[in-house]
Amino acid sequence: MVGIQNFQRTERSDGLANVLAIGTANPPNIIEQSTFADYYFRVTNSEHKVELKEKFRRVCARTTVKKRYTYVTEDVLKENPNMIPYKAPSLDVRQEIVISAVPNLGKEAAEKALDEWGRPRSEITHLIFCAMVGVDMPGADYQLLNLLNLKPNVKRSMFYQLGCYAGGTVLRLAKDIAENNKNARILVVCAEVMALTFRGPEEAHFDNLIGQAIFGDGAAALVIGADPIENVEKPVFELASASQVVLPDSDGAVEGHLIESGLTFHLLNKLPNIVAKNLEMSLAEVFEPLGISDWDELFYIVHPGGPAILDKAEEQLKLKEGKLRATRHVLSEFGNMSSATVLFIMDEMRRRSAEEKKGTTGEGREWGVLFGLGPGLTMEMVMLRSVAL
Ligand SMILES: CC(=O)CC(=O)SCCNC(=O)CCNC(=O)[C@H](O)C(C)(C)COP(=O)(O)OP(=O)(O)OC[C@H]1O[C@@H](n2cnc3c(N)ncnc32)[C@H](O)[C@@H]1OP(=O)(O)O
Repeated sequence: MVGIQNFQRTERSDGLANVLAIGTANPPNIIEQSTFADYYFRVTNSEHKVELKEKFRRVCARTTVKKRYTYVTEDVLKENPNMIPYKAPSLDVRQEIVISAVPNLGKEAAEKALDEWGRPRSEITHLIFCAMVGVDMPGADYQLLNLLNLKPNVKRSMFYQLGCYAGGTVLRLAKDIAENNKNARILVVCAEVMALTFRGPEEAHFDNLIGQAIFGDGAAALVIGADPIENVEKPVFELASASQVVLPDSDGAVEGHLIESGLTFHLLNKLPNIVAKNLEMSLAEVFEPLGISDWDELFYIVHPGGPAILDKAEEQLKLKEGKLRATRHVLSEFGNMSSATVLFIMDEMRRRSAEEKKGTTGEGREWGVLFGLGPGLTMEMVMLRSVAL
């Protein structure tokens, strides 16, 4: 008889986890930022709020966002007028949209990542799915398993409502799984749909308007695994280390509450300062042992909560202009897509690095860092090592 002491131990990988492929997707409807203030105040029947609209127009222009993507079109609002007031019971209709949109958008991104990876999808052993909205049973992870025709014994983990830091969380968890389960291949999907947070303007809640001006829909998927098979799998970045921390004195800086009228969010305007103040200490802890203390030597993927966060981060770290180019590009082309955003930036960075023949997937640098930032304030920090091109 097999004694409990004889259970086979799981073999660990030899090397560290790598990102092996990346795919992204967005819904087809585009929000043009230059006309969004007019559009938003018209479709929410709020044109009489003239001063608020002018302030909103100014903020929209300062977001540096050019366009974003959304499931919430004017037709959707006409069919579901309760999504318009700042607070009206509307959870049922919002849920109906996102319960289908989240796994389907995730599927589109995952198909692209699986195609790039190139191995049969029957070799996916784990699935990590992360979404701010769409809580349901069985969850979006289960729906995706069926949509992609993955094996029923894929080991799934579903994370709802973590918020914007979760692009880092999924990397940290995938790294742990890949390195502790030899030959594991993890499909990671972050799918973010803002249909639970769209709502009309109210003077007393300007933080809501900041969100309306910045957030967009998007999904990103990665395949992650250790010990890549030579000539079959092509690593993009190595995940060298990963950590999570709650930033000091940040209580209440970002919150989200799921109520009858959907997911409301709350931002304090000191948020950019809190983030910037804490970046350097975290970088020093990880990179000084490697002999790196000039922060320009790294490449950066920073969750772009808003441009103020990026400006303050650049200032605090004394970064040369252009170090946050990939981050700013994604913010401008897609807005803040919560957890998916840092994965879009990863894709943009490796793509642009190859196009411009930079020598490595990290803009010619060897070491880099990815920051996920969100409710808590929680900061996920992932140390990345680029791959030679
Ligand atoms: C990072 C995370 O934790 C997770 C997330 O992604 S959540 C989203 C986080 N994003 C943010 O918090 C946005 C950060 N802010 C920004 O990038 C910039 O402030 C902005 C683009 C929104 C506006 O740029 P700006 O016009 O140059 O900024 P600023 O002059 O400071 O603010 C404009 C107005 O908005 C108000 N405002 C800014 N942040 C606010 C907030 N959180 N709540 C309420 N009002 C706010 C300001 O008080 C100011 O109002 P007045 O004109 O009446 O003085």
